[in-house]
Amino acid sequence: MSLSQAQTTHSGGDKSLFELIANDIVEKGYSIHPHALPKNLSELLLQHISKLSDDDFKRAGIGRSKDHIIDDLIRTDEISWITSNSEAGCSWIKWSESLQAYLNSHLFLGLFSFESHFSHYAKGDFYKKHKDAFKGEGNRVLSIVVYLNQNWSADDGGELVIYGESSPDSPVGDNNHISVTPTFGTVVVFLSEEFPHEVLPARRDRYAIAGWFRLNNSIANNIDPAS
Ligand SMILES: O=C(O)CCC(=O)C(=O)O
Ligand SMILES: [Fe+2]
Repeated sequence: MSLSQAQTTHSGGDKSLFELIANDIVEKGYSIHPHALPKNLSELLLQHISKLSDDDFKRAGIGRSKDHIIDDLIRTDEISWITSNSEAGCSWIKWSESLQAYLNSHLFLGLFSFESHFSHYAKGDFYKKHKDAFKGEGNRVLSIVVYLNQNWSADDGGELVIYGESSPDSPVGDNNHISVTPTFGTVVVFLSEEFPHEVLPARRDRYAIAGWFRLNNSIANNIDPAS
């Protein structure tokens, strides 16, 4: 697979954005749309983040539940899980659920639930190359990232780098990657098991939302375990 730089600047309604995302996922497995999140939603989310205190953010770990560890060599950002207890959280979850419903009805992905957090990368923070899910292990199917940084310039770093599969047949081999600048309202969606990705060190505060659409992983009476 080769990653193409082609990105669509979006100006239509949710429906046409959802359609573009669905088409991209089928064709390439990922979808990148600068300035695509509805403006009022991006602004509500930014306002909400600016009201959160340092105590609302916790160091992000790696691994799930009992295997959860903090590793300064892998990621240094802080996160705050999004709930529907705020107007912004509620609107974001509603928007994500309408994307989930659209993708389920058009691509039959069987997406069952959604979880997401705000993330804050302070100057110098990074998240090394990783996958959000592993084949046969996780139930994260689709990852979504949305950026909330106004006036972000190329010098500010903090790019999301998405890697394609490196195969001997690929004309670009290991260099097969695409960089996304974390500008306000940019929406990135990709298949969680398929694309390793990393966050390069940011040179100023960088705010984003990372979310995952999941399959139903409930076993007997055990509720789907939290991340
Ligand atoms: O903030 C980003 O660009 C991506 C974050 C990420 O990969 C993650 O939280 O798993
Ligand atoms: Fe990730």
